[in-house]
Amino acid sequence: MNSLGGIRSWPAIWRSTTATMTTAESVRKVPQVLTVAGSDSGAGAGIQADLKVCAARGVYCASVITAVTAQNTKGVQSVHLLPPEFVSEQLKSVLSDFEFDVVKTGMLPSPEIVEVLLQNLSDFPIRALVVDPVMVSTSGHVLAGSSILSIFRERLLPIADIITPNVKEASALLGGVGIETVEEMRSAAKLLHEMGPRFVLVKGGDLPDSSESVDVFFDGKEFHELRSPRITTRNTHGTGCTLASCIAAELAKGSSMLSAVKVAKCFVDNALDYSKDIVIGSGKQGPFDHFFSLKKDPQSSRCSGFNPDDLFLYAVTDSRMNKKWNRSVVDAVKAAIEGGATIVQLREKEAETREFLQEAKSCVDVCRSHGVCLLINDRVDIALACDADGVHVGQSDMPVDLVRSLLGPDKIIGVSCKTPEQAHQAWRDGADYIGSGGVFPTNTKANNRTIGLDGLKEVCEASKLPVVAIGGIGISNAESVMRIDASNLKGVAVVSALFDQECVLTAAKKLHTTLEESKREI
Ligand SMILES: Cc1ncc(COP(=O)(O)OP(=O)(O)O)c(N)n1
Ligand SMILES: Cc1nc(C(=O)O)sc1CCOP(=O)(O)O
Ligand SMILES: [Mg+2]
Repeated sequence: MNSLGGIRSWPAIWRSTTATMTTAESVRKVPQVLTVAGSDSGAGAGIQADLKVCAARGVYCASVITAVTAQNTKGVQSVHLLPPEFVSEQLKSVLSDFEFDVVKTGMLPSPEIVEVLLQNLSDFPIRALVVDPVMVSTSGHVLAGSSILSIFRERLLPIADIITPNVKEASALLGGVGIETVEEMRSAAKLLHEMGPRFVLVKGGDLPDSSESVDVFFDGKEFHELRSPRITTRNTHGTGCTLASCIAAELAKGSSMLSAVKVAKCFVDNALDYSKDIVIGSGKQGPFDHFFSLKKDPQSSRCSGFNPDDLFLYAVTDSRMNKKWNRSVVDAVKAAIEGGATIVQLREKEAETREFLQEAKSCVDVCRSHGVCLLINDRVDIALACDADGVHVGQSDMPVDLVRSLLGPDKIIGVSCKTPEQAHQAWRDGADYIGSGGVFPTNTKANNRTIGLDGLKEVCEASKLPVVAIGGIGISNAESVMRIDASNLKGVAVVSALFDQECVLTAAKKLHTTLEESKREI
């Protein structure tokens, strides 16, 4: 719905139960999704799955129910459509009250219900729309017949930011074309894109005889094939709803579309893998556990792909400081992570290439073993050579679009932005996040222009990407940074506050606590 195909604007504020609470102290920003879908009495799919995914991903989810199904692990026994007028009542109720970041649609069982959805979306403009064109349940029951095809094609798809059909749904939307190979999935994605959605994800889970689950993502220019090993399990009920809701949740948190899709695919794979042996119900197709991450070792299910929340406490190294305090970069990185750093950047301006590469390789090992991403400052060559998770570049370093073409779609790219224009460009070029500063004066980077808290806020408001603040930030002023009213400001990046200190571990712990406290107070 955005001309650039992403989330329109920020932020959404979740007003707590007392509607009169309006001061900065009494509101807490929470990303919000609205799901418009059918109820599954077995709770593996539909509204129930959507609510679970969003809760698991830390996103608030409201629900508008379009139909109630009598359904279990054996199949769908019966479907009761809600009157379109009542679907409309629900939509008006929540859309007039909440500020949703993303609306996600699932089962839309009649043209009349699609009509009331479209009417309400035009009365209450939303920021992004994820359309999962649910037509047939995993057990084979028709949930939306061919009567909805024309309104989907002509009116819903053109306003969608992303559509997520499986091959059967893609085929139905395209008038019954056969889709049996990845090549045919690509052609289908291209044809569906011509119907108007900004992005298309054709899910290949149903393709026959494949050891891999292959999904095809198309952004209008490029295709990405997202592959993962197929997990053999009976517990696949609700995978489509889960994937689409997870995309919506990640978008609501500020991810770019490709990142959101990758995280969602990884989330589904991890959930299926964790739940492959559980037995719920006696039928052929069981539900899986959306809350696996609460129960298993988080590092064993770490998703590839960028999680904007990782920007919370961003540790940026400095060779001079570590030399001054007589410690190696690897020891400094280890201590920062043990103290709570959530992402690390090696910014070793004085290191020789060979020495830098050696250090970078050791730091990659340390970071991987802790499930923390490691980025390299400026040096794309070093990042490639040590297989780092990504690169951070500035306005006079290698351009982001070129970095992206060298690193590929899977690596994280951050870019420094001091102005709204630079933030727009970062998004167009395919960056994953922006670093914005100097928020305060700093001695770490020579001749750095200070933009202040107001400049940071301006950049956050203009940015469709998550933002990390940088420059002169430490324990004494971190709270003032986190308090600017911008939901895409995800954290602070610091150099001297961690590395120009006697004990990196203690400094990191204290700063982490300060950030946690200021998050709670916002
Ligand atoms: C998270 C983060 N934000 C900004 C910068 C600055 O990058 P750049 O402008 O390229 O300056 P140098 O760090 O290369 O001096 C950063 N490194 N990290
Ligand atoms: C590396 C860097 N980039 C900045 C920017 O404004 O883009 S400020 C900065 C230095 C940050 O160091 P400290 O936390 O010690 O102030
Ligand atoms: Mg640089």
